[in-house]
Amino acid sequence: MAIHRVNTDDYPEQLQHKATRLREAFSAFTDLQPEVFPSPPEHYRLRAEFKVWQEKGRAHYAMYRQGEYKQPFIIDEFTVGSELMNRLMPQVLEAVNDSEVLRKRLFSAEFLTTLSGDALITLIYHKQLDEEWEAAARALQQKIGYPIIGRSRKQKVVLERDYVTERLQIGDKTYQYKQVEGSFTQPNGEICRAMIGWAKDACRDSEGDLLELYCGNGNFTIPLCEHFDKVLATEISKVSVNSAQENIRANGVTNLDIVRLSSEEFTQAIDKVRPFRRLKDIDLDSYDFSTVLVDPPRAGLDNDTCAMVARFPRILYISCNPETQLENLRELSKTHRVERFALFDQFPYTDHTESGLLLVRK
Ligand SMILES: C[S@@+](CC[C@H](N)C(=O)[O-])C[C@H]1O[C@@H](n2cnc3c(N)ncnc32)[C@H](O)[C@@H]1O
Repeated sequence: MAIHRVNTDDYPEQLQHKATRLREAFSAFTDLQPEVFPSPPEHYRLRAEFKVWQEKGRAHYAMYRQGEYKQPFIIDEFTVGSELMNRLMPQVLEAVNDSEVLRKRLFSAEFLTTLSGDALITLIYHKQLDEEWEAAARALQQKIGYPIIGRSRKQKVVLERDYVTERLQIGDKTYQYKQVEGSFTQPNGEICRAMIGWAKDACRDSEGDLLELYCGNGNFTIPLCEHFDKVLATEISKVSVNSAQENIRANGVTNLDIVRLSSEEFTQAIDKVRPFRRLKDIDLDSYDFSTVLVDPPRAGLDNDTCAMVARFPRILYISCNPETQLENLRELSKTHRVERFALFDQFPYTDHTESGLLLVRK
């Protein structure tokens, strides 16, 4: 048995190393020191996925150590997970071990929590889920006070709801988000708040309109709307676009349109390579874009999107992979200079870094 515990004493030093590495990596393009946003040293992860290890008729949470994928190690506590997650983990495990139908063939458990105190638990099985499972899962749901989802091959059983509601305070405002199970959400809640705050600050004196690619559920989009006349945001995932539409309504935003388009498709649309029915209600020529915000997946911007983005006066580029951001910066630096540079410690105690750049046309 083990506790997945991090050594918080090392945190400031680890973060300092990360900042030095990031500054050195970007030194060909900027002399700026990154603005560093530290994570809380513990209880910072809002979502986590555990393997369920079954031994002698009992289930345990387990994880793999980086690079060791044969034998997972069993954990009793996960101190990087949110406090709510840590409160729910033993309650769920106890209920699973008390119920043969909940325990049998369970192989994974996912926890999604929010800073504002909502949670959802997904139990994933190697068996079809029947009425008996459903009754047991309902009893568990009742006991812990949070919704349960059951999943197995080609099956998703939603007993109450498949989303959580997050409320993020940024400055003097609170924004509300629907976050659907399985879709992208920022893993570190406090870092998410820091990133939104930084992006708002970078846009505070903006004029004209904003384009956002890879907008997810509107995480950045909704708080940024007040800094622009009009906002157009695009995203590839249908689930995220649907959440974003609901988040527009929930936050009373009136100057934002969200369209389901990949960045590649949007690039074709703005260059009038081909028309898109999904843009039939949008007049792209009516926008006066001053700024583009991109927060792409680890692969960064494809070449065409990078070239399209280079046409904007201001580029706000958030990245979970500084290597691909740097590759894109090689191109973007031909037309833009780095005005602001930030490190958001989304993933403490790992080699992963989240970085932010504000690029301004030379
Ligand atoms: C790092 S997440 C950022 C989401 C959002 N900015 C947020 O803070 O929650 C990247 C997003 O890009 C979307 N995505 C992935 N590939 C894409 C593509 N080719 N075009 C547009 N969106 C894409 C994903 O669905 C995901 O929502």
